[in-house]
Amino acid sequence: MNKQVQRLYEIAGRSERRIIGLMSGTSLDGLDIALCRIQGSGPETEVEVTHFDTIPYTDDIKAEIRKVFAKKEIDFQHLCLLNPWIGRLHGQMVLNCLERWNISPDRIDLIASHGQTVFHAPKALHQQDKFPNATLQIGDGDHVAVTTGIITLSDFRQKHTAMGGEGAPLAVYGDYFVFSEPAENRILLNMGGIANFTYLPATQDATEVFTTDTGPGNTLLDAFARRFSDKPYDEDGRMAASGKVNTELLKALKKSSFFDQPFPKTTGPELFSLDYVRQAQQRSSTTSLSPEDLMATLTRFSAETIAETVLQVIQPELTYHVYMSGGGMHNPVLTGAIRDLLPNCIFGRTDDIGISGDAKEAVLFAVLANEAVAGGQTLFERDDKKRAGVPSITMGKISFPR
Ligand SMILES: Nc1ncnc2c1ncn2[C@@H]1O[C@H](COP(=O)(O)OP(=O)(O)OP(=O)(O)O)[C@@H](O)[C@H]1O
Ligand SMILES: CC(=O)N[C@H]1[C@@H]2OC[C@@H](O2)[C@@H](O)[C@@H]1O[C@H](C)C(=O)O
Repeated sequence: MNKQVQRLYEIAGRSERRIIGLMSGTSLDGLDIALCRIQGSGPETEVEVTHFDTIPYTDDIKAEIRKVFAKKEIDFQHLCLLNPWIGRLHGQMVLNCLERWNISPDRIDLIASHGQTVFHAPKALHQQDKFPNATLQIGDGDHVAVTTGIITLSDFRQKHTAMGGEGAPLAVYGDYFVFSEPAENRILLNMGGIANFTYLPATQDATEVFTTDTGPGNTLLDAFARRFSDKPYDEDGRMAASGKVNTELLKALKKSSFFDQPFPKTTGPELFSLDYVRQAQQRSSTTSLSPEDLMATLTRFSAETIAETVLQVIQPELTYHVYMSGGGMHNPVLTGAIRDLLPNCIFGRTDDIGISGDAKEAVLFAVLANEAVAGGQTLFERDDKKRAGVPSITMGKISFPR
């Protein structure tokens, strides 16, 4: 047997694996690195995050990625160069972290690398019949594996699109295994660049479980923060708090066919961009709004679209616990509005149920890698396909260090 395959086989047979999950999301703030100790698989999965850090992207890294990020027309050579460059950068960031944590790389079983999403094009966005749902993450796994010497699983989203999905959200797979709880109806709300949630009913009926994007989380807030200030985001929602929501603009912002699409659906900064806001401003004759009012309105836009999507799922007579994660949970204007709009929900953070809200997405990919090598149970079948859209699949491609 090939020695690399033999090592993987041996890792798959263990009762416990040490897996590093890597996530760099649409906010381009940096690389989240979560070292997880994972026991079991499927619904028996138990995760302990032993170490976590976010390595901020330098201005140079952000600028290089922004040359192609969510853009329809790009310099193709640049995309080609970025693919190995990001893989190596991520690999080096892992090595630096391990050194700081005083852990030798040979004590790590696997890396689960999401890569950097550069374009996300579900059919609803590209609207070209002959092409399937498509999504592209770069930062090739071979470069991560060779740089670190650690077997790496990467490119998790392609299998989901190959099986008819939109390539996202994948959160449901990890959420169901890690956070299902018979005592509570749970909504796991992640507010990154884009917001999404997973619904986990107290019944633990896998056919009721589903996940969907809701629309923008921080992406528009960050885009305007960068335009109006030298900050990457509206820290603690201060700018939004000092402005007033403009209802005409808010109405115009909410007029996208995305909000009428059935679940599950996904989106990205390809749709929710500066141009999207400019067009809504033109339609609502609000082009001269102050930066503060604009920020207040965009924050309200994220909050209302998140809350309205949640309201489509919950039944008024039941109690729901909403556990927040992602950078948006640190924005009190955003979270305050969502709480007001969902008075019957009890709010917390995923930290309250065992996983830091900042680490959650990186942990998800570690769980997906764990499933790929040691799991693989069928759980999510539902006949009417109305919501579930979460077939049982093994995701991730394997890269060996040599
Ligand atoms: N103190 C804070 N006040 C306001 N916003 C904050 C704060 N801290 C973080 N954020 C927001 O969180 C964002 C980062 O969130 P996160 O890392 O979850 O996004 P991501 O993983 O890149 O996105 P996605 O989940 O869409 O891929 C920042 O860009 C910022 O908008
Ligand atoms: C294409 C892509 O990278 N989508 C991300 C993004 O960030 C949040 C939302 O949009 C979600 O759909 C997804 O990530 C999470 C981890 C997911 O797949 O569940």
